[in-house]
Amino acid sequence: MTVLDEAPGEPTDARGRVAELHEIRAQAVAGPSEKATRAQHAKGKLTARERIELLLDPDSFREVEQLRRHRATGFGLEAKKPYTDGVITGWGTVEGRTVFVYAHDFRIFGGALGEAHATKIHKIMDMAIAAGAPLVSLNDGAGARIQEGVSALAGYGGIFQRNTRASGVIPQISVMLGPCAGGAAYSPALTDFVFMVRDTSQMFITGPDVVKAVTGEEITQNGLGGADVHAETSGVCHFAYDDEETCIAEVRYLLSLLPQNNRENPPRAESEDAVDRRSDVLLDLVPADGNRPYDMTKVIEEIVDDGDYLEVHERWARNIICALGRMDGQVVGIVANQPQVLAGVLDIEASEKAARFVQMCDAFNIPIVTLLDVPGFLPGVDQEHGGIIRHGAKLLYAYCNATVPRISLILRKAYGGAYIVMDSQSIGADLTYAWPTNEIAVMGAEGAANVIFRRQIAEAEDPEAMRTRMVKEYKSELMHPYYAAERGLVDDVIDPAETREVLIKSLAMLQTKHADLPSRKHGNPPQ
Ligand SMILES: CC(=O)SCCNC(=O)CCNC(=O)[C@H](O)C(C)(C)COP(=O)(O)OP(=O)(O)OC[C@H]1O[C@@H](n2cnc3c(N)ncnc32)[C@H](O)[C@@H]1OP(=O)(O)O
Repeated sequence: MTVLDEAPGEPTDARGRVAELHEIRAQAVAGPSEKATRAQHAKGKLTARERIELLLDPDSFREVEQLRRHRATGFGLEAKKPYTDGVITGWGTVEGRTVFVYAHDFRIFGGALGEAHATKIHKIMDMAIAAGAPLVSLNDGAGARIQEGVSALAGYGGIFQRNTRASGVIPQISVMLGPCAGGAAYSPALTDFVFMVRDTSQMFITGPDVVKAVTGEEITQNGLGGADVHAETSGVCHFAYDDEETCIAEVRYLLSLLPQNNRENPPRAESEDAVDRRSDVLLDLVPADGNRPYDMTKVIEEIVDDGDYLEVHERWARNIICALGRMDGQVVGIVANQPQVLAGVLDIEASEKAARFVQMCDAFNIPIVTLLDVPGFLPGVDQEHGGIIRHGAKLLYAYCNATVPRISLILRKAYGGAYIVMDSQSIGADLTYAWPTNEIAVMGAEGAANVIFRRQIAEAEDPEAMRTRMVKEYKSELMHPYYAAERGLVDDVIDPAETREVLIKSLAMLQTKHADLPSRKHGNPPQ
């Protein structure tokens, strides 16, 4: 037995009992051993308590079930019953607002989840849901505690069920700070945002050893499920940072942009950035020639307050941008095509990324501003066989279902299905605007002329001259900026320099928007 596992003594009076309480608490807070703490630090990782301290406002943490211990037997567990059972749970504040937290203590059973450990997490999740406050998990655990068998597995089931029940009710943020296998990877996948730290955190269903045994593939832990893999390739994580301090600071920033729950609006901030600040620079940033690339993040920077925004999934599906920022202090979600990556086309991953973001904004009362410059969906066998139809439908479904204020702005081109999907008026955008450089059409002029004037071009004495003439004709007939405005399909054609002011005034008008969906258990979105 270690000192941690000794039964309480028999103090003779109340003072003695209080002293004993402080002693027990001190043991619980200290954790298993100095050696274990040094080992954690040597891996470039903080302890669970150090992480909680970074996350919450100073002195705001209130711990729950600090003195919990497991009651499992077998495999020597009777002799090893540390306080906390390897997870620290409680609540505190971030910028004065309540946040619930649980943090695995890797020093105890590698942070692995047993029955007592799991029920502590269940309790704190229930409290977060009841209080209507965000839940942040600081994950550094080896998955199900092997010695506790099915009890550990059932513990995960209880977490997954609560993750799902809490989805769209309170913001759930998972911060991955160590090797997280099996169940420890699935719970984060059910939450709204996943943060990772390079080199020290990994997520996988089965580790490299199992992969090698089953498929013969050899790969390192980081190669299989490190931060870069999940930030760039799989899309499992939304944010990746070099160190825990920066990562946890960014969690605080994200929380400042989210409401406490689905019945509240995100917190408004005071903004010194003038509503009517003109953006003449936008005319230079966006080339009139629809085929020339530019960086859409510069446009976002120009129109949001103080150029400040948080990109979600920054390095995955980079042909679309999803970002949270503020306009006149009000939080907005921005979805924008990125013409400098794959010309800003919509493909499978871009559709999935934007669909989840639109859903998140809608769940948490965040108005959506969509900036379009999209040549269409990406054609190709890979895309078709990969199910672009159902993945693209996810984005369509998410927009069609969203009842938050929705404003779209067409900067340059918006062709075909991609135009409809990217929050066109016909699928329920509250306001749609276009710059005078816009081209809205079923497809680009060259492609269109080749289809509808095929015969004339083929039969002409000079087919190339005929093609050029027909392209020009199509452009002047259909692809001028006012074609959509004349039909009421955009609400206004605006001077790009006035974009910020127009968007902010529209958002202000829509602040009191209320829309109900038909009564139903839930929809059946494409998967
Ligand atoms: C539904 C599910 O969750 S299924 C998934 C079940 N979990 C797993 O298969 C993961 C098994 N564990 C591992 O692969 C590795 O321990 C890793 C990758 C998580 C961490 O590796 P390392 O950083 O090298 O740490 P290490 O293996 O030394 O583990 C640290 C301690 O945690 C213990 N531990 C690790 N995983 C578990 C576990 N799942 N259950 C109980 N104890 C565990 C180790 O025995 C070790 O204990 P000790 O300090 O008393 O020796």
